[in-house]
Amino acid sequence: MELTIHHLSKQYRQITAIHNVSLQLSSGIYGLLGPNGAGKSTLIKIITANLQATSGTVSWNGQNIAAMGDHYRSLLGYMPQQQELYSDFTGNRFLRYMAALKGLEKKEAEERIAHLVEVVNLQEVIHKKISAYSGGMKQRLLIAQALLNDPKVIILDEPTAGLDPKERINIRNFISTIAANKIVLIATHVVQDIEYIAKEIIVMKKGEILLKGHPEQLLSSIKQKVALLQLDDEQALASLQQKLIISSIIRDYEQKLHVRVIADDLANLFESASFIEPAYQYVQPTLEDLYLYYFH
Ligand SMILES: Nc1ncnc2c1ncn2[C@@H]1O[C@H](COP(=O)(O)OP(=O)(O)OP(=O)(O)O)[C@@H](O)[C@H]1O
Repeated sequence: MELTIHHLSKQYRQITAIHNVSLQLSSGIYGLLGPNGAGKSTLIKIITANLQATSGTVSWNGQNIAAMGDHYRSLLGYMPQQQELYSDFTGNRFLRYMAALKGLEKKEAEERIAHLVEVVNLQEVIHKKISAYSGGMKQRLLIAQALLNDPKVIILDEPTAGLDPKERINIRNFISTIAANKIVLIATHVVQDIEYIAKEIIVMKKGEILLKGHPEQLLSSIKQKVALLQLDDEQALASLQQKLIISSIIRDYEQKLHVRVIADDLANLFESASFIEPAYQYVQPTLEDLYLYYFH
């Protein structure tokens, strides 16, 4: 099972949204990270055959998807970004409608819907109108529609947009449970969505792939760049603010500041600074640190 993206580019008049992107995806969860405008949605629209590339190809097990037509669509489950839902429909009616669009037979659709409603834990509200759903329920319903055809490739664009932290964790855990023997690609700018579940993280910047690898592999690239400083007052903090990336600030009960910072060469920075070197220790970087390092 392999989805291969080969030298893909997309030009919108003057804007190069994707530039020469190549990727090989096999079964497992991939996190596609990048700030707004990095090209994630454009890449996803091309992979899901909703947009034509200017150049390059996408292949499924060696076959160009452009030549596969409906067969490729039948392998695909796609949850687009911030989709408007039919708020007057019940969840059940929405799923039946989507199943019909996907060409499922009535009986097959009913069985599949009954199964998925349980999987996404919407049993209690499935006969209620979507307008009464919480944000998390709506997202789970959208994920359920993406799974109706039991797809091999699941593409989720910002699956946790607008959710509170608890719902976010639920969705993340849920995605993890459905990923066996499937290719799952999750586009997000929320690092925590993919931090613990992705086998590989792809970081995009300005239409290109900036980094790609297993989370631990990526984190090793910023080892010895993340530290916890202890500062006595705000003034010391202000003098540092220009010189390094501040990831978090915590004030302890003695009013001391514990500041998590990211910098290329901390020791050298303090040596050349005009202030007294604060106490600090290097700490294990997180994906959020990595993201800040590249996109602060
Ligand atoms: N239909 C379009 N016409 C012209 N330019 C577009 C179009 N769609 C996207 N772009 C541009 O292409 C670039 C990549 O956009 P894209 O939506 O793929 O980024 P993204 O990483 O998905 O961002 P977001 O997280 O905001 O969705 C941006 O500069 C965007 O303005």
